[in-house]
Parts: sequence; structure tokens; C-alpha cells
Amino acid sequence: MKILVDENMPYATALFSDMGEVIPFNGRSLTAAQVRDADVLLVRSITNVNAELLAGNHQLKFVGSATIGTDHVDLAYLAKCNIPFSNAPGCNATAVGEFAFIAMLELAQRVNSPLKGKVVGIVGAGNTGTATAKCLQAYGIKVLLNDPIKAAEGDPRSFVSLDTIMAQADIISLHVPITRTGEHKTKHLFDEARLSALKPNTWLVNCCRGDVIDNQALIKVKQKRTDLKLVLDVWEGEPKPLPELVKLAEFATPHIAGYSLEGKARGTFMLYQKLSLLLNLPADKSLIDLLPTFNIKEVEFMTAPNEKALLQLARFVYDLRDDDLIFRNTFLNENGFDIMRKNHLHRREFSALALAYNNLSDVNWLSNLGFSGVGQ
Ligand SMILES: NC(=O)c1ccc[n+]([C@@H]2O[C@H](COP(=O)([O-])OP(=O)(O)OC[C@H]3O[C@@H](n4cnc5c(N)ncnc54)[C@H](O)[C@@H]3O)[C@@H](O)[C@H]2O)c1
Ligand SMILES: O=C(O)[C@H](O)[C@H](O)COP(=O)(O)O
Repeated sequence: MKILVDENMPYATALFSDMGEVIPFNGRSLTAAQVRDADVLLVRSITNVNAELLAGNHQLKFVGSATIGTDHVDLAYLAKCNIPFSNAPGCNATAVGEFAFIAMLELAQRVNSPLKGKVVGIVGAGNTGTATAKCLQAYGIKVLLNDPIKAAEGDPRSFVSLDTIMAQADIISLHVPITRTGEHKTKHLFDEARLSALKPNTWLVNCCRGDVIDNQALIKVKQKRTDLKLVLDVWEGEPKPLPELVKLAEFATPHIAGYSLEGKARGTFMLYQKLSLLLNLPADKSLIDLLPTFNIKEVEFMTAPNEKALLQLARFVYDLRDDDLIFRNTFLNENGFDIMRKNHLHRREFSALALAYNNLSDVNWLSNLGFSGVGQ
């Protein structure tokens, strides 16, 4: 069996080589000729899976995407051809939640305006929005959720309108899929009118899809509004973001909010579970066995951390400033965006770091944030 696997899918060989020949490919340049005799195709978000790519293949048994987003996959075409498909919902939720939270801590430090006490509006309360809310709430931040679809489905959480978020939130964090039609379409959800209406000093964080914000309009508005602060991980026109917009963002990264080692490994592992089920094979490998131990054994607190100490702690796990700097220095190089993603040194999630403390009460919030070992 030929299993074509995006080269940026960690642990694919360890997980799939018992099932067949694992053949890595470059996700941006995959061709129909390469796919012609594949039995299984495992992609990430940069490969468009459609009739053009698959028409020459008459033996494909499974297509998987190690992502939550499915906007790169023609699901109707796969269904028409009876090709089973699976994505990996939730695989990178913790990674995105921690990325957004760390970005807010970094921004708070940079502009000298504490995160504590701010109100954060989350647009899209699915996997990544919920994970972001979990971090914020663990730290005692008031969170407003907007998700008309979940609200209509009867999700028991409290939801507010987007207008309420616009009026009340100091920080707005975007966590919606890209959709181009329908009542709740998200393409340019933040258009010029909405961007212009952001209340003074709003921080806007986008870790979902670039085209949820009209990037040209964002440049126009931001050039007039120095009070707005931007954290942008995703861009219209990836892998070629508008250089003007990169300059205007406080933190800029190349679509790596979901790139924790755990998150990427979970994506591969979820597809391994799906394919095993489909082929009626036992899924007896373990994800935990694959992940390396973290290079810091334990951090011990003598006093409960304040916001500055919390940021220092977060930086042990992920220093966003490093990625922001590498990105600014390289994104204009040929294939700079993709090369940085490919060579990204996967950060770890908070759970990789064990905390210890001496006689401190009231530190459960750190374990609610996701760190392990608190109180043990
Ligand atoms: N930057 C990254 O590395 C990265 C990582 C993971 C996901 N993503 C992107 O983020 C998106 C969200 O990821 P997720 O795992 O949370 O997906 P999800 O499907 O679990 O959640 C998305 C939520 O958005 C809601 N929604 C849809 N349209 C809406 C609208 N108009 N207004 C408000 N809410 C709306 C849905 O009801 C759903 O609850 C993905 O589709 C993907 O495009 C990016
Ligand atoms: O949709 C997703 O899950 C993310 O956008 C995904 O993590 C992006 O990473 P890629 O698949 O492009 O490596």
C-alpha cells in the first residue's frame, strides 16, 4: 500500500510504516502524477485536494488532513467518489489556545498595559476558541463568547452578539473557519466598516484564517489608528502576506499558532486511528511513547507568580518573540513563509512543564492553565 504523507507531519513513519510504504511529499507542490498510484493521501492545510489532483487515481482508499480546517479539501468531490475522508478536529486546539494567551501576555508587557482586568471577546467558540477561553478564565480574565451557530444548536454556555463584543471587549480573538457563503459567512467578517468601528485601544488577534479580516482594509485602518494592536498568525494570500501589514502587526508569525509538537503529533495520530479503523487494523501505538520529555524537568515557585512571572514561565515553553523576529527577517525571502513553517522548532504545550511550589495555596489556576505537576 502506498501512503503519501505531507513531509511536515511528525511521526508519520513511526505510525504508518506497518501499514505500507510511507512516501513524503511537499504539500505546496504535490502533483496529480505523484498521487496517481497512492492508496492513502495524508495532507496538511496547504494542499488543495480536488478533482484536478485526484482524477487520475482510481484506487484511493482514504484521504486525511491533520488539521481542523477543511477549506483546502473538496469534500463534495470526495463524497461523490466514495473516498472516505477525515480531518483532525481538536488536534491543535490547546496549541492555538496557548499561543493566543501567550500573545496577549506578550502584548500586555510590550505596551505596558496588564492583561489582568481586560475583557476578551472570542469569535468562534469551537475547539480553538474554547481552548483560548480556558487559558484566559484560568487566569481570571472575563471572556465573552460569540458563536451564533453553537448558540442555535443549544450549547449551554452564554453567548453574546458580535456587536456586544465590539462594544465591550478590550481584546478580540478570532477562531472561526473560513466560509464564503451563508448566513454566518466569515470571509471578511472584519471588513473596513467593522475594523473602523473597533473601540479605542482594541487588540485584535487572528489565529484562524487570513481572509476572515480584509487585509487591505486592515492596513488602511491601522495606518490611521495607532491605538489598535495586532497579533497576526494568518494572512490573506499565504504564503505571501502583504509586507505592509507585517510591519503594522505587533506580533507576526507564519500560520504556526497550532504548531506545538503535541498538536502536530495529535493530528498525525488521529489520522492513524481513523485509517486503522477503516482498514480494520488494531491502533495499538501510543502517542505518549512518541513524544520526547521536555528539556526543563521542573520549575519551583517560592511565591505565586504575578503577570510578569507568568510570562517568564510561558516563555520557557514558547518565546513568541523569537518566531516574530525570524518571520520578519525571512518572510520576503524566496519560500520564506514555507521554509520557516517547515523548519519550525516545535514548541511544547504547557503540560510538558512540571511546576512545584513550596507552601503556596491558590495556585490551582496554574494547573487549570494546563501546566502539570502543580501541588504534587
Ligand atoms: N493558525 C493555526 O495554526 C490554526 C490552527 C487551528 C485552526 N485554525 C483555523 O481556525 C479555525 C477554527 O478552528 P477550531 O478548531 O476552533 O474549529 P471548530 O470548528 O472547532 O470551531 C469553529 C467555531 O466557529 C463557529 N463559527 C462559524 N462561523 C461563525 C461566525 N460567523 N461567527 C461566530 N462563530 C462562527 C462555529 O460554530 C464553530 O463553533 C479552523 O477552521 C482553522 O481554519 C488555525
Ligand atoms: O486548520 C488547521 O488545523 C491549521 O490551520 C493547521 O494547523 C495549519 O497547519 P498546516 O496544516 O498548514 O501545517
